[in-house]
Amino acid sequence: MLKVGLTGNIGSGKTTIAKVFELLGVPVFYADDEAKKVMVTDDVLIAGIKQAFGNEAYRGDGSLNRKYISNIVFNNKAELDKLNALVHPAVFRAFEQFDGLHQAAPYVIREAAILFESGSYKMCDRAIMITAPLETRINRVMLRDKLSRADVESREARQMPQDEKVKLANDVIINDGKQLVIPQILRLHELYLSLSRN
Ligand SMILES: CC(C)(COP(=O)(O)OP(=O)(O)OC[C@H]1O[C@@H](n2cnc3c(N)ncnc32)[C@H](O)[C@@H]1O)[C@@H](O)C(=O)NCCC(=O)NCCS
Ligand SMILES: Nc1ncnc2c1ncn2[C@@H]1O[C@H](COP(=O)(O)OP(=O)(O)OP(=O)(O)O)[C@@H](O)[C@H]1O
Repeated sequence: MLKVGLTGNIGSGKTTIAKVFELLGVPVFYADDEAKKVMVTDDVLIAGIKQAFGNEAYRGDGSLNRKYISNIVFNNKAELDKLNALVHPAVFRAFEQFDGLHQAAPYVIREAAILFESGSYKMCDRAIMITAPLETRINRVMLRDKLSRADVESREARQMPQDEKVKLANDVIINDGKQLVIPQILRLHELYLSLSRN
């Protein structure tokens, strides 16, 4: 079974494109969703996050105070590194479990915002990078999340530049709103199916 990482900077269209692969029958692991899940279910992790960032990291009902944490980590690299070090081991474990469940599939996709930054692309056989111009991505996220331009830019600033990731990727999908995306996805799907047969 082939493991394919799928990434792209903020607003590039990772989730949208991952859903199309799902429609083609490909199992997709959403690392960002899994991170949010373990952050509210893993008691050791919850205690570690409270210790590192204060009890305000969680609301009274036990849900994650994303706004509070975002304000800390997206404005300070050391704080983000601290959060990553706490959360990522639990996400890696979940990915291994997911892999185990889908051994019969020709290939699986690991969708992750920070596939390259976290080094987890090394656990994959191939990596897809989704690209779109910065201005397009900023506008998409401002619209989707009702965030300010400055909020989106601070998240982008915490990510490796798009051009550098393109160099590390095996495959690229251009999702600039102009080029057709579905044919690019189908071409890669065929490629991965043929690679998985070899
Ligand atoms: C800080 C948190 C609570 C903010 O949640 P929120 O729902 O507001 O934002 P969301 O998760 O959708 O992230 C917004 C964007 O920020 C970027 N981003 C998220 N995590 C990271 C990170 N660790 N490093 C760099 N950029 C990141 C991504 O482009 C993402 O699309 C959340 O992002 C988080 O818990 N991040 C740490 C865990 C993590 O590393 N997740 C990603 C991969 S496992
Ligand atoms: N080709 C496109 N044309 C128009 N809108 C698009 C296109 N691709 C994605 N979008 C929209 O842009 C927004 C961002 O897409 P999506 O959520 O898939 O990106 P993402 O890379 O997963 O984002 P993030 O890194 O913030 O989690 C969504 O509202 C989505 O509907």
